[in-house]
Amino acid sequence: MGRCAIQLVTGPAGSGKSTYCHTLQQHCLSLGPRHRRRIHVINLDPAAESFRYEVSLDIRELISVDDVMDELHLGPNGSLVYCMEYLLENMDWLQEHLEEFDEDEYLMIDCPGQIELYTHIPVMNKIIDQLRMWGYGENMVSVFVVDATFVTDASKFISGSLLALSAMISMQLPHVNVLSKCDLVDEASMERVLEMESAVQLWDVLGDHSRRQGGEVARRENGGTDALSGVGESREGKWHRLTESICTLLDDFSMVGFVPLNINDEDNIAHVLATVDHAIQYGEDLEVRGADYDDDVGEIAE
Ligand SMILES: Nc1nc2c(ncn2[C@@H]2O[C@H](COP(=O)(O)OP(=O)(O)OP(=O)(O)O)[C@@H](O)[C@H]2O)c(=O)[nH]1
Ligand SMILES: [Mg+2]
Repeated sequence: MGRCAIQLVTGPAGSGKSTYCHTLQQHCLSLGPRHRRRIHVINLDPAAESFRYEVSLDIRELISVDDVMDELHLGPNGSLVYCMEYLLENMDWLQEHLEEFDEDEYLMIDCPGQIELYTHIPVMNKIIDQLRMWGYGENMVSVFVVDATFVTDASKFISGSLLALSAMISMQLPHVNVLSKCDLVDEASMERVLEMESAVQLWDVLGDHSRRQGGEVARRENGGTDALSGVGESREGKWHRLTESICTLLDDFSMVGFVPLNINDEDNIAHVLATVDHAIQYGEDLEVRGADYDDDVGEIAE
């Protein structure tokens, strides 16, 4: 039997994962009947407090961080790990509910953001392996949501990209980086960033900007003299080489490919969805949808 498509939505805390799920759900509801897709959102974050999407399945029905903290007196991180391990021991709960969805329905899984769940204690990887065993492997895509401000600051850009790379390596799925909160970033600087063809180039531009700002702060703090800049330079040279190597690595893995999301722009939301669809060839066998999306497919990180 065929399985429905699944988007696994991951990304750092507060990056906009739940808002992204809500935005796509609303967008699809607003499309005409020919293009409408029924998106079911599953909350897989046992620490979630509130979200605006209509939820079809919620891990908190099985176990929640609040309950574990109350009953086992663990801290928030220990409770989260406990909840995810509890889910692993009760995967039949997930399987039974997933089987309620038809092949032509579409799932988005709002995942917890803690990178430890993907790397140090790889529970998410075990969940993904299980989904593969249940036959969802062909139609699964990972969407990593990062805040747009991460591409407007050199050091945030490096750490955000490394997080995305780490998620990509650990999940081993078709992968799309979505840049959330673009409505909050100045359009001109965003366009300038999106024009960059490589991480090295982008970091050079952002680094230049940060260095200029850093230099100005140092000059101000030293009563207008340049006394600190000499000390800064040798340190900078060392970090410069390291950062340049990291950027080269990111380029080798095409990790600088990201799709900007402006939740106030329906065309832009359609473009993001088309990019994610393209990563798993979703809908390419459906004539109606294909005609509509062909022109609209953007860049993805492969
Ligand atoms: N303006 C704007 N605000 C956003 C956007 N995405 C998220 N936010 C805001 O950022 C905050 C965090 O958004 P969430 O969607 O809850 O982020 P999350 O990644 O699900 O957060 P956690 O589940 O706690 O890790 C909320 O206050 C949102 O309203 C966006 O695209 N534009
Ligand atoms: Mg959330």
